[in-house]
Amino acid sequence: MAAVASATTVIPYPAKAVQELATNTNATPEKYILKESIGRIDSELPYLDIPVLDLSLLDSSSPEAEEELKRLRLAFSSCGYIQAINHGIDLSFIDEVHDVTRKFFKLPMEEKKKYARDADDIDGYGNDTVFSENQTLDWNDRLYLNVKPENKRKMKVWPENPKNFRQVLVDLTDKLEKVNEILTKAMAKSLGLEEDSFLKQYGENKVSLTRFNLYPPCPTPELVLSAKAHGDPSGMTYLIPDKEVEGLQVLKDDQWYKVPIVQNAINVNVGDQLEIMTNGIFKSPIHRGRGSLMLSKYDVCLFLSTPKSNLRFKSEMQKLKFFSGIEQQDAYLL
Ligand SMILES: O=C(O)CCC(=O)C(=O)O
Ligand SMILES: [Fe+2]
Repeated sequence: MAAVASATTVIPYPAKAVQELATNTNATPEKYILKESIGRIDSELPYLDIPVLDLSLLDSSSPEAEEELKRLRLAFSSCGYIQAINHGIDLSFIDEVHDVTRKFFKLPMEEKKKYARDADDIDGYGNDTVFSENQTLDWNDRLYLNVKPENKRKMKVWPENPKNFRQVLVDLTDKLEKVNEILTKAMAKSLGLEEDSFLKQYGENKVSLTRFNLYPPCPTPELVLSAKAHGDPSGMTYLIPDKEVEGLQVLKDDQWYKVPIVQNAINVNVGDQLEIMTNGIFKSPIHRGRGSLMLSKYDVCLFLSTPKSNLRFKSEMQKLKFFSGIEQQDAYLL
């Protein structure tokens, strides 16, 4: 989640990486256990039938393109998600993204901590951003890196190990920006708007933030969230999912669903900014993560946003109206 701290006091983030907790204990520390009001996190949920969209069809004028645009509009105005295939990114490059992510998190702890984020900052290696003393923490370690605008890059927290890490990050950003261009143009066309209606909102100073995630195995996955329920504050969010380990869940019509892994697909969801720009026609879905008992999950999220501050939900309550039965401290507003 791209955190924008609303708290005025900075509470230091947990001293230990979740990775360390996962190897050193059999029990989950209290801070990570969900409040009773949330209940148990079911793994036996139904799968959400997320449309698989062929992006190579979208920018032609064929009858298939028309059909695909209709499916795109339907998907983003109902569940807010698509699984994008034929997105133009080589699968060997996606493998490289997975490879650098795993290699980074497998570095010795002392080396990873060289890239630790400052307590009042989001860029760098760390874990949950703590907004309040009694917040339930996410079972997750992450590396957040601002890539655009370039003057926001904090090079001291950009890993140099593995050697190709930085290059892969810059290339991933370029490639997903191209996917974003195709998609946001198609989204505008699907609503009968000029195709650059949304794209031009991103402008010269578009914001690109990447989050590399490790979700270590969790002793009590039914009592812990690896990502709190939240909507993304981005324009659009692109997730390169783990190839095997599931965990992402989406709220639709007050029911939680599992997001299936579709091989070679990039998981795309609408963020709050696009929901606002479309007056709510496209939906920024509420989603959360469930941990796995035995397996580590690795994935990479890229948030593409406009710097326009008016395109943000203004208060927690505005966003929380979308939640049902979720206490404020266990929901995450960004
Ligand atoms: O890593 C995931 O599966 C989801 C993470 C997420 O939703 C986020 O970072 O906003
Ligand atoms: Fe998210």
